[in-house]
Amino acid sequence: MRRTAEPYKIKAVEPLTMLNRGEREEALKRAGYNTFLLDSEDVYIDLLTDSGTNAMSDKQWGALMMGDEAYAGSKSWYKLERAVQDLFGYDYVIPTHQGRGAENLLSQMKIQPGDYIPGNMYFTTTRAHQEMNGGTFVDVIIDEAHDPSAELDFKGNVDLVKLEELIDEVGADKIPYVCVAVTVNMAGGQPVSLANLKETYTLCQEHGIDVMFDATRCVENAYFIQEREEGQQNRPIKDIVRDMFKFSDGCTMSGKKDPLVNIGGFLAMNDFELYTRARELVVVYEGMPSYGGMAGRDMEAMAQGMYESIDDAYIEHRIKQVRYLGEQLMEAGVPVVRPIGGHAVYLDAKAFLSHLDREMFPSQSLAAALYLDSGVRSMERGIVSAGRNKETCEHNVPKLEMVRLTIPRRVYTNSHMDVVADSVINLYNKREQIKGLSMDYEPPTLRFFNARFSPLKSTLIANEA
Ligand SMILES: Cc1ncc(COP(=O)(O)O)c(C=O)c1O
Ligand SMILES: N[C@@H](Cc1ccc(O)cc1)C(=O)O
Repeated sequence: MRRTAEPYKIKAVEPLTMLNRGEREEALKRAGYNTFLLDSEDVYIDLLTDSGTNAMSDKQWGALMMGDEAYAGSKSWYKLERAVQDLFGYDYVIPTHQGRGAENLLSQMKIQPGDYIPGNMYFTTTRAHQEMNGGTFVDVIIDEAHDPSAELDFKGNVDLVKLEELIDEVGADKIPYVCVAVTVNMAGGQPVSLANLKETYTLCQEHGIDVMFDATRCVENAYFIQEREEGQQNRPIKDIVRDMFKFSDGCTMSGKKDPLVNIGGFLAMNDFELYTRARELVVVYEGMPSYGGMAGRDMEAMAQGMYESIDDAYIEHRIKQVRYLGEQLMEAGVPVVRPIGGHAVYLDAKAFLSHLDREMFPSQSLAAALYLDSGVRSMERGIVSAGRNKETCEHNVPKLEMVRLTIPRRVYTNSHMDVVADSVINLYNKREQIKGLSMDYEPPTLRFFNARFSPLKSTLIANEA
């Protein structure tokens, strides 16, 4: 088989350094065993997130100089607006500083106390905004999405039976919209098929319910459609993206992921009345409707990045780099969420550390152990991320208990992936030695960001030299 390489060459580099083991131990202690609290200087390969960590192209860096920093009516805004309209087909766009700014506006405008918001698995910030506005998130993803070993092409699909049952039970007037994430972050970066998007949209239309996409990783989703869905193989990614969005009434977007920038986002829709309200609200939370929390240069870079993201060669390499890491781990027998998703490889921490109870925070422990082993930073995506139940105050115990190795776009080479694979495999071979953690400090909302832990026994990895 002929091998392929990165579809770009490197023009600027940022040196990496690695602390020694003793220094990593100290850094981890200072961070309360929470990888979110590590200083980036203490990290060797940073796989915490693919959010805002993208490398920009020469064209994007050039575009920064073209930013129109006018307070109102910036021409950079019109460029971004046109890009969104062109690529996604929506009529109206409201800029926001990042994805959660758009989630805030959408949730405030559409959700009334007592409403239900179905979605294909929760996302932390999305659900937080829904709940802060008195809504209740209802998971309507297919059951297989909660099973790390279920091999399905479109594991992010909406379960139409679950959705219809909810509509029957609570009534369409209690459902302001359905939130469909493409791809599904918390399921392992799993895609939704075009057919499922169509069916979901049709069902919602029958009941007069809007469909709002969480479009954050929509280009990655389009790649999986091109690769896996019948009849889509020879179509350009741009056309598939456009087709996906036909099955929605609007979207929230974090520009920090697929649009290939470090900050930015937007809310888009076809409904003029909703757009008018959003223009009123955006000035309270983000800024003028012609910048919404972004500098003119950010909007230039994002408009350019959006076009680069739909380049077929770029997106193929992107998905295949993530898969390259995942396949090395699978070959070594490391339990990972299957199939490998779009933005990250997810370790199945429940299977990896089967000797730890859920309340010993296996994913948090594994993320800490990985940092200790090699300076690789990953993210807990399990019981800590899931927070507590609003009513019972018990931990939400999600079926998936995972550590996410998230690959920033255009930042690392496959050699970095090899180093990460070696470290994970090394840990897997001595997994019984990894101890659990206890939580010493627990913030009331989105606790995973700032929580602090300590090892249950005196060291995180027993018998470690
Ligand atoms: C699926 C998904 N939706 C929404 C968001 C929110 O975006 P942002 O980080 O730009 O606020 C993120 C990341 O945070 C995400 O991964
Ligand atoms: N959306 C980003 C940043 C983020 C991380 C964790 C969160 O729970 C919320 C936001 C990500 O998925 O990496």
